[in-house]
Amino acid sequence: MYRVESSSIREHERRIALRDDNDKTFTIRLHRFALVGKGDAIAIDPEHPRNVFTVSKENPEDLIRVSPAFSDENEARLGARRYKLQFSEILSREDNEDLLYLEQFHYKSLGVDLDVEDRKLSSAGGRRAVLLMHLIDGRSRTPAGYIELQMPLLMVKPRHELFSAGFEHPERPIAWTDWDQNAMRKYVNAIVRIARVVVHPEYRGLGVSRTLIETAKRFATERWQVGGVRPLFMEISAEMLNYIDFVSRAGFVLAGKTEGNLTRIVKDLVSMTKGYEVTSGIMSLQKKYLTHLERYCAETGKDFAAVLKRLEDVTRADDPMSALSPSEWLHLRQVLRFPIPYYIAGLDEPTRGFLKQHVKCGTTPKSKRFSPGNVSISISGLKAVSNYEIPRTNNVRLILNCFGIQATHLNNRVVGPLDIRASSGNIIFIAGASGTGKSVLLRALDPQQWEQTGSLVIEAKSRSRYSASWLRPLPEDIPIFDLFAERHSAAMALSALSNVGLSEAFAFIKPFNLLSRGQRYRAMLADLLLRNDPVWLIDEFCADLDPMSARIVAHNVRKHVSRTGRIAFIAAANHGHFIDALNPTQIIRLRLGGEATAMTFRDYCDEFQTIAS
Ligand SMILES: Nc1ncnc2c1ncn2[C@@H]1O[C@H](COP(=O)(O)OP(=O)(O)OP(=O)(O)O)[C@@H](O)[C@H]1O
Repeated sequence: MYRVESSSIREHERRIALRDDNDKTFTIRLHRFALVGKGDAIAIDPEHPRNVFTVSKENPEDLIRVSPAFSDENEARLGARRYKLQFSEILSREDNEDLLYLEQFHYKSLGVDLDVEDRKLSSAGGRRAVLLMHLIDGRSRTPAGYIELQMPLLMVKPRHELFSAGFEHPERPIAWTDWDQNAMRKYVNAIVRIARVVVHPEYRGLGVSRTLIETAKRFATERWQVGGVRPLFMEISAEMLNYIDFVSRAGFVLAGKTEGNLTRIVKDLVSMTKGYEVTSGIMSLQKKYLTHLERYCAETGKDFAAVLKRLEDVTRADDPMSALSPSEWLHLRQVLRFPIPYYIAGLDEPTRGFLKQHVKCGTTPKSKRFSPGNVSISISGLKAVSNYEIPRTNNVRLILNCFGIQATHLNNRVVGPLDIRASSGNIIFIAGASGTGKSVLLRALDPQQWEQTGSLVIEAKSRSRYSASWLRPLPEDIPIFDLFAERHSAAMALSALSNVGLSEAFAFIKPFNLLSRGQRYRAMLADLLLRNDPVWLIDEFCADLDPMSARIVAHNVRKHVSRTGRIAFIAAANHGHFIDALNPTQIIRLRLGGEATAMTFRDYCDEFQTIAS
């Protein structure tokens, strides 16, 4: 057995200096985030020195593997396609670069991103573990996300309240009757915290954050240790969990909200200015807040006492966030910490049982969901005829003469006659080459167009009444998140935007006219998801999107239509890359001249493959 004397990181490697029983020292190299700290007992397999373990403090027979590093595989499914997901610790220079690349997609709101001071202060060595996720698509291997584990903070209110119930592990020497300072210091290492969950924006909406969290749970159970103690609980708290619950499907339960600092920030700042000891919280963090406020006063010429008074009023308001003016928010948000949801999971049976018995909250209350009830459509003999008077310009006459056309009117059938029946939760996909009448059929399905006269005449023998809606442009100058959150709620806005694969914070805060075409399309789709219309008419489906985004959007639209019981008529000329993810109930295939064939998706696939082969 060896003791760890010291460790240092160089790029993707960690060098560990070990001392043996005869006081001899030597160095081994491990991967960058190898969970080894000063003072740890280490065992190395003499026959296979690559096998490195730390030794459990509770049971010397229990060896906790460090090397070879952790790796795992899983898959993500989109329609008929499966993508392999590979998880690993940081093993190479490329992995390190992938991590740096992915770090740019982390927003503070996605995880509790502690300040550097916090990291240093969160007990011995601030241990971290990072699991990278790569997505394999054919021959390409792309960095798709990562999850970071850290040591927990000592004091977290909801955990404190929960653990006050007392706990006794049936097999391990971990038990407390009261979660007091003593128990806290002794057993805090039995908790591991998810500090970040980062998914590349292109792969959001694919449901991979759950897979990341489940993998992290396996990793923590097999490999995490601090001071030779394996964890029993895993926790996460994040602002985003207020709006999107991405953890309960991975076995986490909501145990309450963190305290934030609203109730004590002013008191602490006053104490600091008077040179008193601050009673709670992390000292250097308070110093940072004080420096920040002093700078704010210097820059704006405001009086410090007046700013403190204003801060006091704000923190006492019913909704402190809205009480701040935009400029105050810009400066003071760095000083104020709002309560955020705290979720916890058990890593073995006894701890899961404990949480089942003692957790009161459970999950985030579900936000209001759209539910149109039952809707059905029945149309027989639907027909669209183009009726167009031919102008007699010289050039048109040239064409008429060349092609021997005698008519004065173009009176041709574009689509139909066609019978259409559809009920709640179904997608009817309209396929066909360019110019075969896909858009015209969608128009013919819109009851608002039935009465209109013009160059397109829509007729039917009989049709049921319903109301239908289209994608429509959004106001040009309002950040799209503002628009959706004001009309609905922040939670619903975030959920709709992530359903359409638009999960980039920078896109949320831009107005419609600054978005790319594909982003605009997805924003309009999110708008449709949020509106209350029972029947959708969607043209040029995902035409501006890359194949992967189109598949994610198709997959989520399918889920949404089934869940909310809408009917969606969706048209696209190019659909080979997403049609299986959309999984339509029926396909109407159009041919030039008005011919329309309705078939099941399965029959269409068979025919499609025959054509393709
Ligand atoms: N308002 C209209 N009046 C008369 N004819 C029309 C009208 N709108 C479309 N058409 C005609 O109907 C035919 C089908 O057009 P439509 O736009 O439905 O094709 P599409 O299948 O959606 O093609 P694409 O994939 O290229 O978008 C075309 O010949 C077009 O000129």
